Amino acid sequence: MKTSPPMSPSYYVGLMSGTSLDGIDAALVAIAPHSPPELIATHVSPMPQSLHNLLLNLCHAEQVNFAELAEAESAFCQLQANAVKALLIQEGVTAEQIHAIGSHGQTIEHAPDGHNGGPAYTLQLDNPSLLAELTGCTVVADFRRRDLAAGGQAAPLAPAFHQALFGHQGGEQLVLNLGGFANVTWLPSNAVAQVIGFDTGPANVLLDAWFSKHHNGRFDQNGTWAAGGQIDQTLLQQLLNEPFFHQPPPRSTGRELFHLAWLENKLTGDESAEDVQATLVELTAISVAQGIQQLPSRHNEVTLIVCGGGAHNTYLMARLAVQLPKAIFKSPADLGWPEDWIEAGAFAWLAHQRLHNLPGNLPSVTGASGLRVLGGIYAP
Ligand SMILES: Nc1ncnc2c1ncn2[C@@H]1O[C@H](COP(=O)(O)OP(=O)(O)OP(=O)(O)O)[C@@H](O)[C@H]1O
Ligand SMILES: CC(=O)N[C@H]1[C@@H]2OC[C@@H](O2)[C@@H](O)[C@@H]1O[C@H](C)C(=O)O
Repeated sequence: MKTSPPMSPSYYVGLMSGTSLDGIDAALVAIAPHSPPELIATHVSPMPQSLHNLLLNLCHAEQVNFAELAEAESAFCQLQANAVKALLIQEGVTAEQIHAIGSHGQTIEHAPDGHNGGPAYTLQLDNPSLLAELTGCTVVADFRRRDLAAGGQAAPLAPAFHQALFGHQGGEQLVLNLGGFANVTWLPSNAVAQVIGFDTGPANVLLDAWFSKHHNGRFDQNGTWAAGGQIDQTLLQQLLNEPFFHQPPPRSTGRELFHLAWLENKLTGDESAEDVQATLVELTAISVAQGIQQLPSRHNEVTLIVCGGGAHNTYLMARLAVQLPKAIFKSPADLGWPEDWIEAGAFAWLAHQRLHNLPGNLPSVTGASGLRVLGGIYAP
């Protein structure tokens, strides 16, 4: 985009750093009345290893060191600001032309049902005040807690965006996100039925953790290592016994439940590392398929729009095809949104919803007691 954008549509930047801790995704999105949001440009600022480690430690910390928390927050915010600046320079856009940045922040802990009888909470590390100062843009942040306050799970939020993006096409649609965790969205074919969406369980979070324990590198490129292993049926059954997989929606999950120690507690020690990786892929494929089978779609004969980094994992996609033999897989790129950009786009759209005092949640998905306007506004 080399020329100044016209007055309408309006332009938003969505910032997402998911549970995989791989980087900050920044998406420039155009939103015009009565048409689906349009992806204009993208930029990724990879997460430096030092920040990755700092955030990962916080996610699993027994006790919080506030100096460490502040260090992580500041470094995270600087990375976000650099991502925004790089995106705007790349596209020849000024900060004044951006209506708002929608910042998800970094999820540190997610306990929508509370802990040991305590209050429900979801914690995203974020500093929208600093981000507004560093970028000169209005920032919208803290999207999840209003839904939680209204009794919802605060996640997944993307289904409302999936509806805004793909709902106009007509017909029943299924969207699958294979991020650190996997979530599905069912968009009904008629306007009377309600959207359904929920987390199905872990995806890349366990694949990445097990891979990086055994290799130098963050993930199993194309699932090649997993493809060389054998599925361990005994271990698979053990993993599938986890009550989360049998919980009815609304449900959401995170690193608090599914992490390396959760897996290691279920190993005998005799398994080969490759077989464990193959079994983790199967766990993802089966838990996604079981989730989809709970939906009111016509016996899996449905088009499945697959997004998130896991869409690039060839072996995982092959196992999904085995578990869902009647599904037709489709890339959101065919609809103008590459698979890696749906979530960042969602937070641009949520910022737009906030500025227009429009709801961002779907109570049929999160279980909140009603529609809510999500997020707080931080002026530049
Ligand atoms: N070529 C590839 N082969 C295998 N896995 C891949 C490939 N490319 C990306 N991935 C996986 O995708 C992950 C990143 O996915 P994504 O960016 O969707 O995660 P995320 O933003 O943390 O998601 P969420 O917030 O939904 O949990 C990587 O950590 C890796 O596991
Ligand atoms: C608490 C939290 O950050 N959850 C993430 C995570 O990553 C995928 C899945 O678990 C989903 O519930 C959510 O992210 C997306 C953006 C969502 O809210 O739809």
